[in-house]
Amino acid sequence: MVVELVLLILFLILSIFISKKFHVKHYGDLPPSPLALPIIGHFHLLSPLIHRSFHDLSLRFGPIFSLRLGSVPCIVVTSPELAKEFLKTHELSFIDRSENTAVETMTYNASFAFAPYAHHWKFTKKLITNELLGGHSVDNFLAIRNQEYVRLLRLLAKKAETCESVNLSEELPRVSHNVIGQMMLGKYSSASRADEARLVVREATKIFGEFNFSDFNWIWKKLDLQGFRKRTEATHKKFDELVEKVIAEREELRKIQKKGDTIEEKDVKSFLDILLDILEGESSENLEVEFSRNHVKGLITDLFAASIDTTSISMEWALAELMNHPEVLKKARDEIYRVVKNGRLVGELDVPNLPYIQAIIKESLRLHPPLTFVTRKCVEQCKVGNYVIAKDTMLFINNWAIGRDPKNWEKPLEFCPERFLQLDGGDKASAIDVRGQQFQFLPFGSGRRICPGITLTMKMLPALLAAMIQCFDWKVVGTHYKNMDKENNVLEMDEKPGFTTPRAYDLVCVPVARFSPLSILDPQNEI
Ligand code: HEM
Repeated sequence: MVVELVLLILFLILSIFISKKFHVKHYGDLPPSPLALPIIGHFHLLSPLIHRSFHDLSLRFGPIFSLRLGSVPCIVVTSPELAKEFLKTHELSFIDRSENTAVETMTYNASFAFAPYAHHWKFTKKLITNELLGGHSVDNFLAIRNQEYVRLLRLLAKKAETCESVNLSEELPRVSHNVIGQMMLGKYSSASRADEARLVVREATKIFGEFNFSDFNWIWKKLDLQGFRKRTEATHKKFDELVEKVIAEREELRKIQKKGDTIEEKDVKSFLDILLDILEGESSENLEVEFSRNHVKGLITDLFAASIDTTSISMEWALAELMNHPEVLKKARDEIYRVVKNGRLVGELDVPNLPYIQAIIKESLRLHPPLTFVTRKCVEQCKVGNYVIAKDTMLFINNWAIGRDPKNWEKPLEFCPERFLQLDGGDKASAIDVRGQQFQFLPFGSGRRICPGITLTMKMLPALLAAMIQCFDWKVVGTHYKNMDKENNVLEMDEKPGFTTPRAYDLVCVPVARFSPLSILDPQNEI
């Protein structure tokens, strides 16, 4: 057994050496590819920051190349033109996503984000758009968001008073969770339930970001070599207990409301209420798809997983970029002062008049897309250009690399929000949009499977960022930063691996109060 193991290791080392030394390109039906190793395919070429490895490979093999990860065939695309071919011209051939152990286990086998493009997906998409994430619904939940912005600003004001530091990498996900959690589930029954939910959701989101080798080879699929399935099942159990408690509390409240007893419920109907209406048959007439309790729970899991880290990490990157670019920060503040008068706090309703702030968010999404890839699966054999892509091939559109390619962007590594103002010569940040029509900029994907959370995100991020820089200066706390260039106070901008490519180091700062609108100081006041 030992001898066989040693021989296998020697064989793998030799193969790695050969593949590095004499990489081979395949011509013909498949895009070019490095030489693959038996069993592991091209895994040996990947570092934990996979988008960077794919970028390095694209420099050797061009804007489209193929890989085999374990036994799974993959195509990696790194140009806007090819992204358009796959996501627009051949959209229906690349409309699904590959499932994996985390998705199957965590989403009750009833995921929306990973559902095939069919009746159930279409039904749920309509539901989400009409009742939770469409413009009208997002506006209905404005009070919830305002409350959360003010809660954070008050906390920062307190820290500013005592010159204490605050870990924004901890606080920003709290804002996202409270906003999205309450939009979806209504008010939590208690502060402790809200905290419990936040911790469980955080653990669940982490699971989605872990790499599970077993998903990539039928040989060891059942073996659970990393103990991943076991951990996922344990996290799922915790998550399920929590969601069941939240649903049961809501059901109890609805029973009381139906009986007509007095209940103080001034909330807008939560999304969970609408889902329960469907389950209870109240709005299920003409329902053409099966909609079970597992679908409700799967959807809640999907929406939590897709929203909390994506939004909070985007805020963190944008703030860090501003701290590193005082001249941009100044311009942003000037814009806020021009638009927001009378000592009031900037809010979401100001966002359409703040093109520079919107441009900052876009520029940050260009350099730091929280989802570095748009991932899809080939649902039917398809010819793209000269290449034939087989059914079930995984597609990775490398957003991160496209956003940093000098062919697509002038001085791509510079943080320059102005590039999003230039195209129409005016000061409208809408020149390059986020809605997947310009293929050099796809932070939210494109086409039918584009992110349904864009409207919410593009209201929340600029409003919160504007409020945080309107009210505070930010003193970077040196000891919390590895490799910080202390003289220039430049923050390290390294990434670490994860579902959403977070910053490598927590963003810890001391807020310094510069402007205190009444709404922050007086707990009676709401913005
Ligand atoms: C900065 C914030 C966000 C970013 C960068 C982001 C990015 C993305 C991307 C790249 C996709 C894949 C799109 C495609 O395949 O074409 C996606 C899908 C999705 N996102 Fe977002 N997202 C964000 C926020 C949100 C929020 C706030 C929600 C919900 C509250 C959300 C819910 C979803 C869902 C449900 C899907 C799956 C859609 C489908 O398969 O049809 N996202 N997102």
